[in-house]
Amino acid sequence: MAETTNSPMAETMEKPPKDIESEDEEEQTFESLGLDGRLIRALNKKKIDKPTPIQQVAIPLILQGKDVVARAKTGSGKTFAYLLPLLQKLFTLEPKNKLAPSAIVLVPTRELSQQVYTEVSSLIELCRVPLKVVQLTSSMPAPDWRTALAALPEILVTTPACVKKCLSDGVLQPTSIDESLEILVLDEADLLLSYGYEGDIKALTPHIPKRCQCLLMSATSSDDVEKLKKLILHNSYILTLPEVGDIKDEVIPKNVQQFWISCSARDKLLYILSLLKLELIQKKVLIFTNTIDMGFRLKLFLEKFGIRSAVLNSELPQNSRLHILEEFNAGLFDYLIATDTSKSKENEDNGESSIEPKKSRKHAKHKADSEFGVVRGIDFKNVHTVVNLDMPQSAEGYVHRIGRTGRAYSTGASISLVSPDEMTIFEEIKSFLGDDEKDDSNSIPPFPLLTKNAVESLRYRAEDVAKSVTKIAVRESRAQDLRNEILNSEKLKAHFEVNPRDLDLLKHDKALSKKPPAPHLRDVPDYLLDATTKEASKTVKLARAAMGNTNPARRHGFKRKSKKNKDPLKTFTAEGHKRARRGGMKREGKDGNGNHRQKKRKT
Ligand SMILES: Nc1ncnc2c1ncn2[C@@H]1O[C@H](COP(=O)(O)OP(=O)(O)OP(=O)(O)O)[C@@H](O)[C@H]1O
Repeated sequence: MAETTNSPMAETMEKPPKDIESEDEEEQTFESLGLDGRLIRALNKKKIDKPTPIQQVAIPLILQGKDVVARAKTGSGKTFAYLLPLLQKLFTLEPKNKLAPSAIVLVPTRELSQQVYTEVSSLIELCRVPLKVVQLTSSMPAPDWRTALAALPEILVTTPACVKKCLSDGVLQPTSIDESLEILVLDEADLLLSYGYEGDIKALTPHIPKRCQCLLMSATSSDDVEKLKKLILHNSYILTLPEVGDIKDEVIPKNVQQFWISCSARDKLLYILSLLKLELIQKKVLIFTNTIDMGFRLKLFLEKFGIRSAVLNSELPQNSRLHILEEFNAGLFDYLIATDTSKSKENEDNGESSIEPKKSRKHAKHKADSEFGVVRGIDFKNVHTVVNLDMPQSAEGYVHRIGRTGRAYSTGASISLVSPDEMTIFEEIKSFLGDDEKDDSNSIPPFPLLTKNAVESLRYRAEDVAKSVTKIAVRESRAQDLRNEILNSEKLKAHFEVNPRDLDLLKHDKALSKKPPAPHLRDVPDYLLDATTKEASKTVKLARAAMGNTNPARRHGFKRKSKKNKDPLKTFTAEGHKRARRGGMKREGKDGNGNHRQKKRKT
């Protein structure tokens, strides 16, 4: 479908945007979309039985061979929207002696590459079809690329930089790509250029054959997506969900309730402790910090109160990061503290960038990884609450953090702790989202369940403990954790090559401090709790039980549709049993209504 870059067809014939909302009127099923029975059965085994809106529109078009640009909000199921028709097309492809893959999926980060690879492998296994998929990363030695590609896989999942390297090292021949490539996918397209892949993509485009079907998936629209469209696609269907116009709806899933808490920077540890210790938020919880030190400070602080958590940041070795994600997704721990550092100048030489000199890469081996992508596109399973301990630097960053909850048909909540210094960015975020004081459904209200009294009851203990988490303690823990994880990483690598199913062996939420938490800090004594807080906590627990969230095994099952109304954030305020200022149901659209989540354990 696509022309090459120098085609005279470039920049022409863009089809008008499709109105997805109107197509969504009648209930679609995977059968009615024309999906192969094997894929439908595979989806059923994953407890997925109804296509999401973007899947409803994208799948038939992709099956028809159209080039598609799909823009849909975070967690809307874009991966299956392209993977399912891609696999179906490969099922029916004439077997030829192809020297290059028939399908290439380009993603911006190694984490995403692993995620997509796992998803494709699992579908292939469930469908019992003889298709092969490989994943290549720039950190692999060139002989490994050769070995992987010598198996003649039908699908290659990788980053643009890696493809360019394969081309320049002669591991992939341009003529083979020209003969073989049928489908090219640019996933998280809005991120590819910002990760510095423009040159790498340009190196590939002249070799993309005209018949190759090109798909571009993204969560937001940006100049970068436009640029890529011009570079790769020339006769595409543009799918936007929902239609441009309602900016807020465009970016934040309707099934996520957003709240904020005003507090001083100094009190942030006290507030997060109150939220967790008084059980006012639902698990699993993903907490964002802006610096790695703050992540460790929080971990050490919570540890003193008997709350175990794991940290995830760009400094950790890749194996460990992937493993932490696997364990969190599998429900082995409930609190993950993520530092979503953006690509910084000092890190640039440790990524997939193909121009990097070998020496600097070696030197930067354990420095922060510029290809690390905690926020964008990573599918954290069953996160109910996202907490911004530090506010993100941009509105876009906010959207992608919040997008880690409320994925597909599940519900979620977010709480931002906003200090006076962060009010400017908070205002920017609100205006980006179209926060409207007069329209309840468009605002970020204060979190209703945490009272001043409840916070003050914990102040003395929190401040006392916070003092003991000194800069030196943080630095030591950070170094120790890194040492542990490097060791883990080496062990993981060797061990998992032989025993790929033994991923449960290593725990990442281990205590960092040598002393166990003092018994009196583990539990909050009854006399410290006021009646309102007790009631709020009880309601949250009830809601958790009603939603099947009480234990990991249940968490991996379905949530009942009718139970969602029991979410206390929609029915309770700390002042009493008044309905919360912003009724969640009001915001629920057709798409956000179902409660059945897909919960799968990665193997
Ligand atoms: N039809 C469906 N029904 C239920 N769950 C689904 C469906 N399709 C996908 N999912 C699940 O929804 C979650 C989010 O999907 P996915 O990662 O594809 O979202 P996304 O749109 O790519 O999000 P992001 O923009 O953040 O990358 C995944 O866990 C996926 O397995």
